[in-house]
Amino acid sequence: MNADKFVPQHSALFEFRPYQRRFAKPLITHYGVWDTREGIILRLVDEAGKIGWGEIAPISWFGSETLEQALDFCRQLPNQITSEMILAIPDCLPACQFGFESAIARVRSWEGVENNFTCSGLLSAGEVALQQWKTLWEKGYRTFKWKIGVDAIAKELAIFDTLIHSLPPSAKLRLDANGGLSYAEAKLWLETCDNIQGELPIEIEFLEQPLAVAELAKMLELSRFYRTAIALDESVATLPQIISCYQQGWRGIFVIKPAIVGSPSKLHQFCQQHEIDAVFSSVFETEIGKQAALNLAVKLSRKHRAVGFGVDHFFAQAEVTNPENLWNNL
Ligand SMILES: O=C(O)CCC(=O)c1ccccc1C(=O)O
Ligand SMILES: [Mg+2]
Repeated sequence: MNADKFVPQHSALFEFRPYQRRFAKPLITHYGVWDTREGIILRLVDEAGKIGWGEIAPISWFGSETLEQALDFCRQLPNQITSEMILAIPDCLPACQFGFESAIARVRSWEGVENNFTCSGLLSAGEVALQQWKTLWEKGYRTFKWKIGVDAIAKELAIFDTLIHSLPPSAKLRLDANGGLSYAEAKLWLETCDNIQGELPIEIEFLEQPLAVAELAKMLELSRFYRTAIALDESVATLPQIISCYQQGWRGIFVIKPAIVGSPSKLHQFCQQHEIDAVFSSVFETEIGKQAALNLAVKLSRKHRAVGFGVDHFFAQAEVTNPENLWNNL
């Protein structure tokens, strides 16, 4: 006899609503300009009337499904869904896996995480960063991430020089190229960072995704040559990619964007088997996705690195933090 048959399944009524949130300052990266965050809020209600909130916040240019694919998936689901259906969501829909799995896991409780994480504040590409860090510093940020790989390298190196000489000594700086550097440019950045480490008190924590996803071998090579650490981001956007890079020998930093990584329980499993150096990072999700992402970070982060959730200043309106209100506004 199959005992599983007698284990009651979680089942819940399911509704979804798409949302759009405009950035006050568009995010400019190597890929171009991003000005509106679009996603889907999920609302599950179990037999006891308890609500579980979830969010699907894809970034297709990062390797997740598109918003349209996520919407199609939601539309074809029945309005009564089970945990079995959720665990069967295919790997080609990683943002859906995350949204549904975290929603059903939280049917029983909506608890905000006690947020005692140190947070990294995101700086826009270009000269704007030279003013922007000051406002963030006043808000308490001490770690910053600056977008590079957008302008000509000579111009960015000149701004970088001004930036590192104006940041207070206790600041930490991350650089994020979004895969936009050539091999020669990546070497120049790493050499420049290595040289600073002895000369200036400020710490260059890492260079994030210097090269394109296809260039893992080159990034492995660079990580052995320079003192400045390298973090993979686009290369490890989803769990199968994390596993593949790990198997190919990556032992540097892994940037994990929970909202697009896929199944939280499978990520949890992987992280228990392998002690990876992880940095948790936002995808400009709403408070619902953010809580689910930070819940995961609380369990999996080794706490020595700031989480990359200091992005609120990119939005025009203050975030609606109560899920019920957020839902009712859609
Ligand atoms: O990680 C952070 O500190 C902020 C988040 C961030 O940079 C980001 C946000 C959305 C999409 C891509 C990226 C990125 O890391 O490239
Ligand atoms: Mg990045």
